[in-house]
Amino acid sequence: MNLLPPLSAIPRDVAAAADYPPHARVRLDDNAWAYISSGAADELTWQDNAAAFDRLRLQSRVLADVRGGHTRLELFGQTFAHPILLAPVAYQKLAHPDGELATAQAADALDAGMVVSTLASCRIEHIARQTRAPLWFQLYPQPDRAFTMDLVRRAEAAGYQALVVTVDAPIAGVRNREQRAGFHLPAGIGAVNLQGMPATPSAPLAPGESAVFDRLMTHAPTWNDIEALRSATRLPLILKGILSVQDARRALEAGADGIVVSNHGGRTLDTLASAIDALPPIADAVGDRLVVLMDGGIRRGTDVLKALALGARAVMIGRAWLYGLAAAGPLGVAHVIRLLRDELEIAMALTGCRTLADISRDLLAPAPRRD
Ligand SMILES: Cc1cc2nc3c(=O)[nH]c(=O)nc-3n(C[C@H](O)[C@H](O)[C@H](O)COP(=O)(O)O)c2cc1C
Ligand SMILES: CC(C)CC(=O)C(=O)O
Repeated sequence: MNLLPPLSAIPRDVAAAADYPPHARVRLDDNAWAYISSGAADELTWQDNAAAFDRLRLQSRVLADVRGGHTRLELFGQTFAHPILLAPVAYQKLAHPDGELATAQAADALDAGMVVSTLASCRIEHIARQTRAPLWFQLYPQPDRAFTMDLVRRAEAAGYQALVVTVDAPIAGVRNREQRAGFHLPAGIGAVNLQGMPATPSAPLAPGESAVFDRLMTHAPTWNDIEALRSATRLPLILKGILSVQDARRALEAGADGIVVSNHGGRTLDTLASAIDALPPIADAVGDRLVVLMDGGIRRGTDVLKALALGARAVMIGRAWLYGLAAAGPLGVAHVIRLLRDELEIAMALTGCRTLADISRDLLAPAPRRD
């Protein structure tokens, strides 16, 4: 439950996306904060996602003529005004009473692609009616595969234009911060799009059985499910949560059209590599055959530029706009997108890039010698 109503105006001291978390913190109780602002276990991967961006240095390019520049791009035949998409985030009513409907309004106002979670706290059809921005549906395949296909059909019918299958979280990570706070979904907030799903019968664990291998993972999706989804939908198929060249190649073989290089914002397996460090070899291996996106740790327009320079076609942001949502509702989300987009354009101008096509690995300065 929110402690205070969301602000109806942008706080005066917010000049950058990273200024929002303290404003979000005072508006949320410990329960919601533990879910929104945490990572798995010791949170090393979460921290490293941002720290790895901070370690990279850019190379300026002066006196370039960038008049008439823009940030437009095409992904899967869809036009985007800029390469900053809103990552799927579950249960957004934890952050704001209007939840995903508020986020969708901001996406509409700022022309930002939005990816809606299977675990959204508003109905996917209702969200689709709130925005003209490109909408993608994030799928967590459910134990009942027929129910999963019903979800896909609902998304198609509601106008979602791509299917983002999250493959890195078949079970939740070790969320110690949530455990310490006793995190629970408050009454009235839940995965409304999963209502009516047949229950999966489950006997108590017998001695010697594992809760992971003999229960939770028995219904987890495999590559066979990806191949089945590929033949079941005409929507572009994107696998979210790829961190190795091997899995990126396997995604291509399974018929995926794109991947998101991601460690789920450090919320699944702690001590995984940072997403930006994982990106370059993957982009080199499959970037000419798959649309490569990335997320994790983006808080600045320069982070977006670095990700594009290292091979991503576009990026997704998660917590950055979620803090804006908690602090100031749709206005806060819109403000964060605007800040990042403005910062990206400034960074492009100062590195001599007129369009996204001008962004290349040359924009990264060589690592300084430390001897
Ligand atoms: C509170 C929260 C809920 C999330 N829920 C989902 C989800 O339902 N599905 C999913 O694929 N990823 C989910 N993610 C991961 C994001 O899509 C994204 O990968 C991550 O937040 C990117 O890192 P960043 O927060 O540093 O930008 C969630 C992230 C957060 C912070
Ligand atoms: C149930 C969780 C795995 C949902 C999620 O994606 C997240 O909280 O990061």
